[in-house]
Amino acid sequence: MNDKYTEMAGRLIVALDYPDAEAASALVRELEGIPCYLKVGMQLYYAAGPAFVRELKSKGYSVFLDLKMHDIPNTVRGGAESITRLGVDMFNVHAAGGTAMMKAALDGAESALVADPGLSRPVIIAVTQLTSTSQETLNSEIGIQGSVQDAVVHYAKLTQSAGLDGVVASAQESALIREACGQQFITVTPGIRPAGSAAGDQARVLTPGEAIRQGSHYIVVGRPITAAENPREAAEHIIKEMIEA
Ligand SMILES: O=C(O)c1cc(=O)[nH]c(=O)n1[C@@H]1O[C@H](COP(=O)(O)O)[C@@H](O)[C@H]1O
Repeated sequence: MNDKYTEMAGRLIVALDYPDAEAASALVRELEGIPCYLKVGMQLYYAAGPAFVRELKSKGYSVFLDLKMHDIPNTVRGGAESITRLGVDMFNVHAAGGTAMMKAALDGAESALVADPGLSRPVIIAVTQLTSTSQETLNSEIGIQGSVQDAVVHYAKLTQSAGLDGVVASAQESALIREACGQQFITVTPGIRPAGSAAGDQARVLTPGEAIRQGSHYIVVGRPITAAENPREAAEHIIKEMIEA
């Protein structure tokens, strides 16, 4: 395993979108030895809960807990405190919750760290516009006028001014976010589709290689790996494409 392989594998976040711990564990076993990040989202967390997150952490994985909190500041503060106590490496909120809500997420994480100084501060990011949202949906359904790119950059700036570490957006917007918020501001980009794979419900997609070229810090990949005939091979193929980008 060379340095470039380890670096790129660490920038691949595999979405464990499974109905239970058993199914998720089967994929984790299949990917064993690949130093990738793992994402636990709503489907798995609502079924398998904190115990499964702790299990992944005990195996040494970096874990992104994707619960997309979007609630009043007081509730998000409490949620962020509980999530931070779990020892995850990254979690998210919705930027649409506004500055007070995002600051409350930071406060909640800080409270957990004060209570247990052994914990490290997770990376806290905000979802801008979901990658399933198209230009058409944004304008005619959600009622936000202007381009998706402008809406994403607006939320990215808001997230940065609230003090969070980065955003979730499509890789199509990574370069614009970098331009607006600087290179250190983290971009986590789902909606990744290797050439020839089905977009499904994703509206704003990009290939793994193109995402890296656009400046994404992390790419999030679910079905192109989980639904592949050989998930390990699919993951290795994606890492190879990232290395060559
Ligand atoms: O926050 C996320 O992770 C997320 C935000 C977003 O805008 N779009 C998005 O697809 N995601 C997540 O990224 C993963 C993408 O999965 P696939 O479409 O199967 O590759 C899913 O687990 C989504 O919940």
